[in-house]
Amino acid sequence: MSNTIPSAVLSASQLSYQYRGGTLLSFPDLHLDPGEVLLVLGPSGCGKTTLLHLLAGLLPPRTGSIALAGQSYNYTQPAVLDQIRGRNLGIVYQQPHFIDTLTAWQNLRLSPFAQSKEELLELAQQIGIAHLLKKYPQEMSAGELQRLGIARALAHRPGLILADEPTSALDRRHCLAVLERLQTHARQYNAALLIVTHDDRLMTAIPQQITLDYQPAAAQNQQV
Ligand SMILES: Nc1ncnc2c1ncn2[C@@H]1O[C@H](COP(=O)(O)OP(=O)(O)OP(=O)(O)O)[C@@H](O)[C@H]1O
Repeated sequence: MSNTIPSAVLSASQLSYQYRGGTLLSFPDLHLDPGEVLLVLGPSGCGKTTLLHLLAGLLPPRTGSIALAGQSYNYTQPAVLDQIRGRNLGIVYQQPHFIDTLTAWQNLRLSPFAQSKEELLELAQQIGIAHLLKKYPQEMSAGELQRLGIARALAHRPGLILADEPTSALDRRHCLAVLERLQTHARQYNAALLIVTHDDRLMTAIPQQITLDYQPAAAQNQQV
């Protein structure tokens, strides 16, 4: 086994995906180094969430390859892929899902790789959910659930965070707090951060950005 430390947290090349009945979505190559923060922009329907799901290993690409922390995704070995993702990846979903029968705190502690209780409490404090930890998900507002989803994504100190519209339900104060926490995480743990967003507040704060092209054939192929 090699002891070489991979320089890139994430690299993806020649990625494409096609939904049933849709057109082929093609994506630019990506290479994220430790500590790098990248915004992915583009009009609605251009494929931002699809790209994020490909990078997260949730969808198998039609073409191309992805490596996370130096390990290539192998879709024929889902257990190995789960292991790579479980250790290295934190995902902030556009629509967060939690286990309804568990409290916010129990949801936060679910990952087998989660930090200590004290560290998780500090994280909850920084993200502004410390006072909500005894609540169940159905008792929380959309913005509170979004913050819980961000805390959960950071709970195991991932080397890569993929965040889909992480601030869409947040007011200015919480948006800034979450942004600060995500950027601090990237600095502190040398983690790469990729954010898909429409949020002007993030566009102003994060200079490194790519914009996906809208691929209108996707719309033309639709039959009503
Ligand atoms: N499950 C699906 N089945 C078929 N087509 C899909 C599916 N999910 C998305 N699409 C289509 O694929 C294209 C890309 O969708 P995607 O959700 O990645 O776009 P997006 O850029 O994230 O959009 P938004 O900014 O509105 O969230 C769109 O044309 C969409 O209609």
